[in-house]
Amino acid sequence: MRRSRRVTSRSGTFNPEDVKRVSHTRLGVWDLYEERAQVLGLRIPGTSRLEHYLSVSQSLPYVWKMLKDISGIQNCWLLLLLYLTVEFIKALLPATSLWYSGQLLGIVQTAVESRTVDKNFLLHVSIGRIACAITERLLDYAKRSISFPLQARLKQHYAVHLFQARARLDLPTFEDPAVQRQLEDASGTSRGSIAWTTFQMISTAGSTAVQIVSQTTVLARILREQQDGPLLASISLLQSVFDWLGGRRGSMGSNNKKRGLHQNARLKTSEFKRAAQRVGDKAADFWEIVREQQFHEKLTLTSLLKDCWRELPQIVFALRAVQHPAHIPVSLASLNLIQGTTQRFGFTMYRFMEQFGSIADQLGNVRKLYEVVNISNKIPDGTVPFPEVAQKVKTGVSVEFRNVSYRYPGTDEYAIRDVSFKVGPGELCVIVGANGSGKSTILKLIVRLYDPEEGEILINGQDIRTLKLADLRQAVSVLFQDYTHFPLSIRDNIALGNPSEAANDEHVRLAARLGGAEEFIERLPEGFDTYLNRPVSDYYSGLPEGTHKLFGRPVDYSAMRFVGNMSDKSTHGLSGGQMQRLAVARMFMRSIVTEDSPVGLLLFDEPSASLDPTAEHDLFARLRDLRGNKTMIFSSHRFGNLTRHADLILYINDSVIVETGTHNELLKHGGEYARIWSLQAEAFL
Ligand SMILES: Nc1ncnc2c1ncn2[C@@H]1O[C@H](COP(=O)(O)OP(=O)(O)OP(=O)(O)O)[C@@H](O)[C@H]1O
Repeated sequence: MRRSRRVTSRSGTFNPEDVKRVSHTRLGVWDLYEERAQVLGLRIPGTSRLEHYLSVSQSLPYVWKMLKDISGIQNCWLLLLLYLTVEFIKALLPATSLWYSGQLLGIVQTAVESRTVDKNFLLHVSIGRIACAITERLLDYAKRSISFPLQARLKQHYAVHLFQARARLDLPTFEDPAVQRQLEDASGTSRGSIAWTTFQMISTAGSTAVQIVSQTTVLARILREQQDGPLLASISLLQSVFDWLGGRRGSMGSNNKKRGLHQNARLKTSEFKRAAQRVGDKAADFWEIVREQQFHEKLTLTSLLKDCWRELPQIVFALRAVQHPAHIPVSLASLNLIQGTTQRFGFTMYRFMEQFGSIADQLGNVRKLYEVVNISNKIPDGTVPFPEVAQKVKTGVSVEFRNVSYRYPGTDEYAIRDVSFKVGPGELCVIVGANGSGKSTILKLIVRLYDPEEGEILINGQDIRTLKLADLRQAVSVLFQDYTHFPLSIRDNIALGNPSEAANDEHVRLAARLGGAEEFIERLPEGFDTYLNRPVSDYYSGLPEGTHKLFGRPVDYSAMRFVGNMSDKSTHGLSGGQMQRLAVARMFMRSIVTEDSPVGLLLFDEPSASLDPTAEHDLFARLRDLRGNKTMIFSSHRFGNLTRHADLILYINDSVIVETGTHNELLKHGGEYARIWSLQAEAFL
């Protein structure tokens, strides 16, 4: 039974087809979907701003948690304190230099009016002004020096946080595109981690506040004695505030919208030119079009009024000068100071907006960063410990499928349909069938990467959904087709099968021997210490191939590459078959080499796909020796080597099991298995 897609009002859900909640705009070749703001189920114009503030308030507990977490990181609080102290002192500097500027302009004005200069005061003020500039430079240096280790520690802390969040997800949840987007959002941007960007944003916001308060205070003190000073300063400051509010509106509107994009043009290369002419300017990149749209939105009556406001201080000054020619209510020096200060305000605010975009968005990102650890898994954990008696798994476990059917999420076709079979403890079962018939799916269901839609799977007579997931996976060892090798040494790659035995060289070698990998590993110059895809980059590889001279100088970096363990350009490449043997070795490391291994069931998904016939024969011979010790289930397209020795063969076709039995039984039956067997046998005759 498929669940229908419901339109919900739950926050965080988004259905682009819901016209009540989603508005659609065509932007060039793009479709822009935006969620309409809703309060009490009604569309009230202007409520989106309210929602922004509500979302900020919802994010605040997460921001507080983040700050607490950051201060808990080793030695981080000291760096934090230093950083904030430097930021605070830096924030006071503009006000200090403003004060000195005021004094300097005052000296100039006195010199013009009365032809006298207080030289000592001038010297004092000049030194102060220069000291401010030097201090600012030194504080910048200190701030950057502190920010490097601080940023690195935050990055490391949150890398672990995100790793744990990902690692606890089961496969169907992880594969869910919505979860993928959530994880992507929580990972931050190339400019830095969410935690670091938010911390910077908060400290810059604090610093901006300190700057505004301190500069306004100094300005007020300087202008106190001047009759029109406060009036002109207010007019100029209002200008900055308008600019800032205008900037904030634009930024919030553009950044916080949920967007679903569909690129409409799917073009064949041959038609590209004609189609490009047809779409014309509309074919621009999405952000280009958004920017263009925002640019046009900027020419408004308010923006024109703001420009007029900018001219107001000078006009007011000129009018007042005409009104009181004998004694102008504010000095020219002060007017200059007011305008300089407000310009700086404007710049500070603008930089703040530029750097951090919308505060609501950034705080929302912190929420996402913490919410990823709460994503609920689609495969619920069981409660029953397995096995009840550890000894029981040592000779294998029984596996039974009862009328199991399964469809992958988002598909209508059954991957397996009404599958039933039973494999006894210590038995060897081979599932054979064509590509896409459902073999791997059976193996994936046994380890509960997915749960069946119908039917049940039993291990030692117990429904696997009732068993503790960790226990179930402990008892099963799987070798899937798409195994991964890590950028580590061969030894480490094998030892990953059982990290607690990583230091046991004998076990690693035994696993390699059983996997058929020992011989080729020994032949490698660095043997078990050979690195697979060593994570190094060649600093000199930017030179075109065959470059021997550069600017008249001979170029040979081979010595450097040798030192960096890069004797040639590529790292040690292993063949597909050798990679597969390593994967088998890792599986044996986990399940076979230790006597008290808790693994009772081995699952192999095409373990010999890349092996040559001799290697395949040897591997299967070794596996047959294990018969009776572990239950083994294989998936394979090949008939022969293994099927002849199987206790049970399942021949699966088009998601349904069509024949079951031993090799001899199926040959006698003379069905599809017998037909394909004779086809493959003929090919080798
Ligand atoms: N993650 C997935 N999402 C959607 N459909 C899938 C997924 N994995 C497999 N399928 C589909 O399920 C069916 C069974 O796939 P399965 O991998 O079990 O086949 P198989 O017999 O193991 O094939 P092969 O021999 O090529 O490995 C196929 O039709 C396949 O396209």
